[in-house]
Amino acid sequence: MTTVVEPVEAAATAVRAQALGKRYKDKWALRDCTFELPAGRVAALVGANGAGKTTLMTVLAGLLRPDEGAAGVAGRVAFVSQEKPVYRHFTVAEMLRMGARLNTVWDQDRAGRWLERFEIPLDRPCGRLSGGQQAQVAFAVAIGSRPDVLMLDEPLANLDPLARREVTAELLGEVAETGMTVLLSTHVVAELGGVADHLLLLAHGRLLAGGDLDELLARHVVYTGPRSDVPPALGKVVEARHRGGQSTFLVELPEGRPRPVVAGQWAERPVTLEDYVLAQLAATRKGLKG
Ligand SMILES: Nc1ncnc2c1ncn2[C@@H]1O[C@H](COP(=O)(O)OP(=O)(O)OP(=O)(O)O)[C@@H](O)[C@H]1O
Repeated sequence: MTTVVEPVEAAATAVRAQALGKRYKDKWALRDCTFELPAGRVAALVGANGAGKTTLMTVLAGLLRPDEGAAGVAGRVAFVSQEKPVYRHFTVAEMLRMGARLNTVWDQDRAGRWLERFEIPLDRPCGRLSGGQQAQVAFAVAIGSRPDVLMLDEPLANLDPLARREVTAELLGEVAETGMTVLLSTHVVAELGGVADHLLLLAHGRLLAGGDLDELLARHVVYTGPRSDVPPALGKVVEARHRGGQSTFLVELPEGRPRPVVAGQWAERPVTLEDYVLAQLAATRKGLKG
């Protein structure tokens, strides 16, 4: 079995994983992970703590060798790890100079604009910046390298709510302008609505769901109605909650059948990304899956 990270040939596919597996000693952190991420997408990589998100990104970035399967990325990759690596004694300007030296392609204006946008002082040593500001420096260096695929591990973790919104908006702007593909891992799912258009959901090292987000959400529905053991229409129950006299079901609708119409005391509503991810995580935690 091939265990190399190699360039993807098809231009329409930015990232490809084929039966990818990685273990630490005898424990598999990632197993049988197969997916294709089309170019120009913003993909959210979600999963519980320890699900394998960092491992997957590190393997895709070519920094860790897989033990099984193969991974490929089209073009140049920039990876910003969870630690947001910056040199404490370097000023922000020196970090940019280092970016210019280390990268074969470098766009100083692009990196500079990002820092200006977030009001990061260029003359300040990185060690005297806040955690969120250090993250912005790491993003600026990654953006300056003009990657085809930008991978960000927990990019929103250190940021205040406004900065989160601004970072996601700026990332979308970069995607629109450059056509790059973004893969970002996060626990802040609520703030990905309108940002991510693709989902990769990991549980216990395995890919539980993946694909176009709109298609995925359209295949699911939330029903609320009188207390019941079963939902009002056919489908796979992803999550069932019962409170007082009321039941709520998140259901995956059967493929190839017309969408059911529910009546009487039952109401239905569309599934949001947060509904979907929380229901899947709850199901895996209860040991129903994975
Ligand atoms: N260097 C390592 N040595 C041994 N086990 C490791 C190592 N790194 C990760 N693991 C294990 O591999 C599994 C996946 O870890 P990983 O860091 O990829 O998860 P994650 O989804 O990124 O988690 P989090 O959301 O907490 O950051 C976990 O069980 C973890 O304990």
